[in-house]
Amino acid sequence: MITMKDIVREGHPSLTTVAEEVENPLNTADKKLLEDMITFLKNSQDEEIAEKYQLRAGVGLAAPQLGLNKRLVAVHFEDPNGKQYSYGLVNPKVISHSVEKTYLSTGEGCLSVDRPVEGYVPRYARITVKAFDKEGNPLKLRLKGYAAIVFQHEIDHLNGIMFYDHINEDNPFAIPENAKPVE
Ligand SMILES: O=CN(O)CCNC(=O)c1cccc(Cl)c1Cl
Ligand code: NI
Repeated sequence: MITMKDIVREGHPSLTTVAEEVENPLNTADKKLLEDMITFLKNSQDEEIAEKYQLRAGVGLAAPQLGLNKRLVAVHFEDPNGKQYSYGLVNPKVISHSVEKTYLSTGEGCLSVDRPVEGYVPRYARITVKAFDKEGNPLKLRLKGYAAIVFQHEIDHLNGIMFYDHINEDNPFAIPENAKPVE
C-alpha cells in the first residue's frame, strides 16, 4: 500500500519534470499503480486508517509525486455541492478552458510540500479534460469550481508545476483578475 514514505518532496527532480505519456490501455503494473493511488486517497480520508498509517489527507495524487515519470493521476473527493469524483486518469489533458479564473479562498496544499504556503492560486474557472480511464476507455470531463481546481493541481504535477508557482509573489492574497472564489 502507498504511504507517506512513497511520496517525494520538494527538491526531487520528478516534481519539476514533464512526465511521459503512458501506453494505453495500461499494462498490469500501471493499472495496479493507478488503483493503489486511488486507494491511498481513500485511506488518507479515512480517520482511522490515516491515523494508523500517519497519512496526510489528499483529494488527488499524481504519479510524479511517487517519483514516477508517468502521466497518471488519481482523484477522489466530494465537491462543496456533494458531487462525488473518483477517477484514475491516463494521459489527462486540458483541451479547453474558460477565460474566467477562480481560486480556493483557503489556498492550496500539496503532499510533496512539507510547509504551509499561503496565498491564492489562480486557476481556470472551467476546464474540459480528455483522458482515458484505467480500462482504456476515453473520458471527456467538463469541470468547474472545486473540481476544476483539483484537476488543474494534479495535471500541473504532470507538467512539473507546483501550486505555489501560480501565487502572486508581490501580494499572495491579491485577488486574481477576473476571478470568483470557491469558498
Ligand atoms: O497533488 C495532490 N496533492 O498534493 C494532495 C494534497 N493536496 C490536496 O489534496 C489539495 C488541497 C487543497 C487544494 C487542492 Cl487543489 C489540493 Cl489537490
Ligand atoms: Ni500536490
